[in-house]
Amino acid sequence: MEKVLSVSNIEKWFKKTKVLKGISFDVHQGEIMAILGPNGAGKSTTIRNIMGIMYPDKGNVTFHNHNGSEIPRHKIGYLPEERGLYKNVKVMDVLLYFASLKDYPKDKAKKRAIDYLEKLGLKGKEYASVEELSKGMGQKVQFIGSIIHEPELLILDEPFSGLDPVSQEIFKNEIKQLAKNGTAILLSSHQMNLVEEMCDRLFMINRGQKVIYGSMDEVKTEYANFKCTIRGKNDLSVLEKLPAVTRVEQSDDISIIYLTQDVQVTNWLKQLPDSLDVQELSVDRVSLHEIFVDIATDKNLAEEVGGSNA
Ligand SMILES: Nc1ncnc2c1ncn2[C@@H]1O[C@H](COP(=O)(O)OP(=O)(O)OP(=O)(O)O)[C@@H](O)[C@H]1O
Repeated sequence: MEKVLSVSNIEKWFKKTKVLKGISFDVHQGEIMAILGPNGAGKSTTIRNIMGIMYPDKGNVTFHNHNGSEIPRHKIGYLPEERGLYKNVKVMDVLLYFASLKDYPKDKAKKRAIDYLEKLGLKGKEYASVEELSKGMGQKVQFIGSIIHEPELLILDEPFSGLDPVSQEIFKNEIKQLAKNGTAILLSSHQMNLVEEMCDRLFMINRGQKVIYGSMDEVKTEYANFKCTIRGKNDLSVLEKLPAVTRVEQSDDISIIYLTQDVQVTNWLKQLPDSLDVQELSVDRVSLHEIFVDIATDKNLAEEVGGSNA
C-alpha cells in the first residue's frame, strides 16, 4: 500500500532535555499503525511534530511529497489528547465549523455529520448544545469532527480514554472501517487489548527511542515468547533451575514460568520433573500487554532493540 506519512529520524529537545532521539516510521494507506509507549515516552510529542504544532529540531516529517510547513494539513484529521469543544454551540454547528476549517463543502459535511451521529448513537443530538452532552458524547462529537472532511491520514491520540466498553467497541469498528476504506491511521493508545485486536503494525517507543517496530504478527513471533502457568505448590528455586527459563513469577500457588524464544514447547513439557506439583497447567504466548509492561518496567526487553522495518 502507498506510503502516506513518513517520519524520518526526528529529534526534539525541550530546553536541555532531548525527548525524541531519532524517531522513524511510516504509515501506509489503509493501515492502522499504533504508536505505543509508557507515560512520558514521547508519543504526543511525536504526534505534535507531525501535526506542525511544533517542528522537529532534526529530521523530517513527510506527507506524500510534502515536507514540514508545506504539508497540506486539511488532508489530515486529528483527535488530540486534550479534549475540548466550544460549550455554547450546537453539535451540528461545531461539526460544520470543523469542516469549514478544512475547506470541506458544507452540504457534504452536513450529510456526513448526520450519518456519523447516527452511527455513534447520537441521533437527534444535532441541535443539542455541546454543554448538554456527557463527556463520552462530547468525545464522539470530537471524533466526528476529526473525520468529517474525509482525511487521507487520521491521527488519534488516546481515542478510547473515558469511553465505556460499548462505546469503545463502536469506536474500534468505525476506525477499522475507515482503514478499510483507505484512510491511513496512526493511533496512540494504552489499551493493549484493543491495539492487539485492531492494529496492523506498531511502533513502540520508550524514553524517546524506538524499541519495537513491525507488523503485529512479526512482533508476536519475535517478542511474544511462551509462558507456562502452573497451579500447585512449587519451590521458586526449583522452577528457576528448569531449562530455557528467563524468569519465574510466583504468587500463592500460581507460578508463571517465562521461557526463552527458541524453546520447543512439547520437548520442554516432556522434561518437567515428576516431583512438580501440577494441579493445572497451561502454555500461552505472552500478550502485547505483557510485552509492553516488560519494556516499561525494564525487564528482559529493556535495552533498545532494533526491530524490523516492515
Ligand atoms: N511542552 C513541553 N515542555 C517541556 N517538556 C515537555 C513538553 N511536552 C512534553 N514534554 C516532556 O517530553 C516527554 C515526552 O512527553 P509526551 O507528552 O510526548 O509523552 P507521551 O508518550 O505522550 O506520554 P503520555 O502517555 O503520558 O501521554 C516527557 O518527559 C514530557 O515531560
